[in-house]
Amino acid sequence: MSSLGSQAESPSVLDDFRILLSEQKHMYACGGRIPIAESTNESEAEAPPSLSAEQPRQSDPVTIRWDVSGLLNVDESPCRRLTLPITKQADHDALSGLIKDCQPATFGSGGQDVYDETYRKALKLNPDAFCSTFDPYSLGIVDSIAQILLPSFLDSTTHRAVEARLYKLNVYSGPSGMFKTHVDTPRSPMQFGSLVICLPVEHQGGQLKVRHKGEETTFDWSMLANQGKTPHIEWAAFYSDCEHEVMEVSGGNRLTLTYNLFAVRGVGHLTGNSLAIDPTRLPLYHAIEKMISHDPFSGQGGTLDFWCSHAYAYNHEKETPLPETLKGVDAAVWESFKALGIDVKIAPMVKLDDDEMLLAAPEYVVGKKFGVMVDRFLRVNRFEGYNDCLQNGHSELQIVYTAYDNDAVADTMYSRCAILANLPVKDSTASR
Ligand SMILES: O=C(O)CCC(=O)C(=O)O
Ligand SMILES: [Fe+2]
Repeated sequence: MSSLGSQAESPSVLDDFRILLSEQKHMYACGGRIPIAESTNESEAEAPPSLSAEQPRQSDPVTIRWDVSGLLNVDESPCRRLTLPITKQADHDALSGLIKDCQPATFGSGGQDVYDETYRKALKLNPDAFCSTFDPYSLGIVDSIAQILLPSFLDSTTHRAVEARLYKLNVYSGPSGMFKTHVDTPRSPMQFGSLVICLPVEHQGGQLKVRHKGEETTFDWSMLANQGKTPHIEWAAFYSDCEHEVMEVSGGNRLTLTYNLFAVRGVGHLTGNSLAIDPTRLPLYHAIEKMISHDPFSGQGGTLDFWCSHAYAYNHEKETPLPETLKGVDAAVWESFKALGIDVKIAPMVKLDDDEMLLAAPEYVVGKKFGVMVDRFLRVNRFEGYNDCLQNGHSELQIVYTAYDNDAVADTMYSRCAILANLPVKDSTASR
């Protein structure tokens, strides 16, 4: 078996493929807007469901109920409510009450929960202190996320689905609410993304910027008073290893619900009408097929190693979040090789320390097993002979530890991986 960098014999086929990989559009974020229906007396449960594709989905006004802290009078109701959008003075008063009952929002830095208004200026409610009528499933948001960020592949062995778990209610208030650049702390190795819902409350500024490999997407949800537009809910979802930030809110209150997104076991194809992607229809599949037909190892067999385009959360050997949580182009590479009948594996990328680098030239090698320690030392065995990887055309550091997370949980971290595709030795008699 040979590794790609040292022993492959047809570099031009591989160079072509390298360029194609670097040009893949990376779908790392998606979003949308849902108009809010005028409130009627008919509750959502009583309204007939609409299956018409022409009729855009609408949300009912959103009601939030929360626990009031610090009550002196025991007879006072310990629960308050706010319905959005705001239509009357009582709603303004309820919003002020909600803001008063929130706590300062912390973030994770160096494994500690930190409150630092120069990095994050926001308020929060934990999910045990509030509930809301908002439902990202019935509005189709979770389905949309599954199609864009965690697509299912036809005949794949990894039937995966998306679960959105409510994480926080946040308020970023003008004139200076913001959250500087960070990545979201993975709550488990199965977490792959984050969802932000912006509720219809007047505010200016507070754009969410999400970045991945030099690309940036901005979600601008500023909502001005008396704008005359139908009030709406805005949403954005992104891979939580992507760096993101909330710009300064210059006025008003930016009220959000955040959800953590997990890959869970799906049920496969229930109706024959599934939205599954056929890997053989992907442009990447044909490029891989072509590369294999040119045989970069000249019949000797060998292993092609790919640096994954995204970072993945894992912490120990028992939990195996891969390949179930593979994202974007990484999932496409994996499924294309599988569809071509090629044996594929996933392995961690390991950064060698200075002593080891004196003996082994490359800075990174492919590790044999997952096992990132909480103290951030990598305890892995190395694959012999796998020391060079086909990069996805970018030069960012492959093992990513960002000092600023949205929470201080240190038992799961992001790290880089490689996909290893084993091309078999060609049987010389078979082609005669
Ligand atoms: O409110 C947003 O748009 C993003 C918030 C965020 O990044 C977080 O809570 O971790
Ligand atoms: Fe975040």
